[in-house]
Amino acid sequence: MPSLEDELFPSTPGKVKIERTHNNINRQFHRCFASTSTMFLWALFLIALTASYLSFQSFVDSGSRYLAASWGGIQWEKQVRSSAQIRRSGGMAVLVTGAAGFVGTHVSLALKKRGDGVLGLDNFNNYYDPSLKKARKSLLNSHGIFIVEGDINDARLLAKLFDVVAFTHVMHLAAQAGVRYAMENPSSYVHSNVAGLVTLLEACKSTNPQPAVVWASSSSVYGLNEKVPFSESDRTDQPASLYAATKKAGEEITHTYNHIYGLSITGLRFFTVYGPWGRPDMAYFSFTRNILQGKPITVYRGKNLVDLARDFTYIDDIVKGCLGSLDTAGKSTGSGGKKRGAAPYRIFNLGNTSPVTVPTLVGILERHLKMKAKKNIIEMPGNGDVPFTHANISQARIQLGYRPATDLQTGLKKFVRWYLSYYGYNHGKSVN
Ligand SMILES: O=C(O)[C@H]1O[C@H](OP(=O)(O)OP(=O)(O)OC[C@H]2O[C@@H](n3ccc(=O)[nH]c3=O)[C@H](O)[C@@H]2O)[C@H](O)[C@@H](O)[C@H]1O
Repeated sequence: MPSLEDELFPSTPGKVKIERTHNNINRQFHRCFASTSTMFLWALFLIALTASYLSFQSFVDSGSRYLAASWGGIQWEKQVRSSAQIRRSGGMAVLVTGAAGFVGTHVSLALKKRGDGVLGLDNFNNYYDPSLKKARKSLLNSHGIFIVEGDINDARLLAKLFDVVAFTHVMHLAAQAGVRYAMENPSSYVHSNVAGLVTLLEACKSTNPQPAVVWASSSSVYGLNEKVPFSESDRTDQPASLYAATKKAGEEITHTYNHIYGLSITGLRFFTVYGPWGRPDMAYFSFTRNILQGKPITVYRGKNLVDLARDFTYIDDIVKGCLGSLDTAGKSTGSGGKKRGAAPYRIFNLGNTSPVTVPTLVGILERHLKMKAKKNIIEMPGNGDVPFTHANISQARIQLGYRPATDLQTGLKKFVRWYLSYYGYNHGKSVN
């Protein structure tokens, strides 16, 4: 029996089988039509299925977008405005990025306490225990400071915030911190300290009036500099870590925005800041945790058995330096993204001016904790660390009125007291 294909498309053109009856042709035609219509129905069904899948997918996408965007709406704007409301004459409205971070929390509280408007922004990433960040957030909330959960790379969010509030100042503290972690996760440093910084500066330069920007650079920019103490005019072109390199890049990037757009910029080179509500990744914090838990600590030592040293700086002193910087920051001059005149570009060391070795730090902690550390002393691995830091703060003293007042012994006593209370170690225990 000839196939349907044979019937309709004869192999030799012109040789149609004329002996076929009319009925036969009709039957074949119906069979063919029935099969084509089935195919047509199947095709329709498949198209409908694909369309409904796609619309379901877009519903899910827009739903998750909606859920992910934890900002926006009338109630949210009310909270943002109220938090940023200035409550003293001559006060400022400050956007604090990284507000749930260590320095961000302290600076936000100090600003709020003196009547400035403060709005926090933080992405609550999990570089270290996010529950500590949430606890800091609760502390800030209890003082009337609202924290927007979002990333400095989110240009839409930043535009919205500047739309809702005419910030006079931005205190930019959001960053990927930590010197040694840069070897583990290099892209996080580029994401926050370079790309995020640029996104933030773009928002600042586009808004009208432009805010003055004060931001956290780092003592690490001095890198392999051996001239002590470190002065702002010393060379900073030999970074020892990617962290340092991104902070140095930040200094160059902010300079560009100052030069092209007239943004007022103050960069602060913080020297190993410590204190209550601190960062668990830092040595004084992790040493305390390990000593209390009876676990060993690793103490790095430099070449030729030389102890490493840091110009450890207490958080309250850093806060004074930050507020002094905000108070003395000249105005940005640009508007509508255009520069109207020269604006200040400043960089200051905020250190303590008295370096202490890491073994001495451990000794102080042992005394305050009344416990001995199990020390594992090893040669400093090539992980981005520098052997010592030591700040010359004469510029900050002259221009900001910065005078650090807390030595390491006193500052660590306050830290240990906070640590024992926060983590629920015998509340009544006195700290020497
Ligand atoms: O001033 C800065 O700009 C930076 O300060 C801080 O970096 P650092 O000065 O390296 O502080 P931190 O880690 O506490 O190590 C302190 C000392 O302990 C040594 N150290 C560290 C860990 C360890 O397990 N053992 C050890 O001996 C270590 O070798 C070092 O000698 C901030 O983290 C950083 O974000 C940045 O702000």
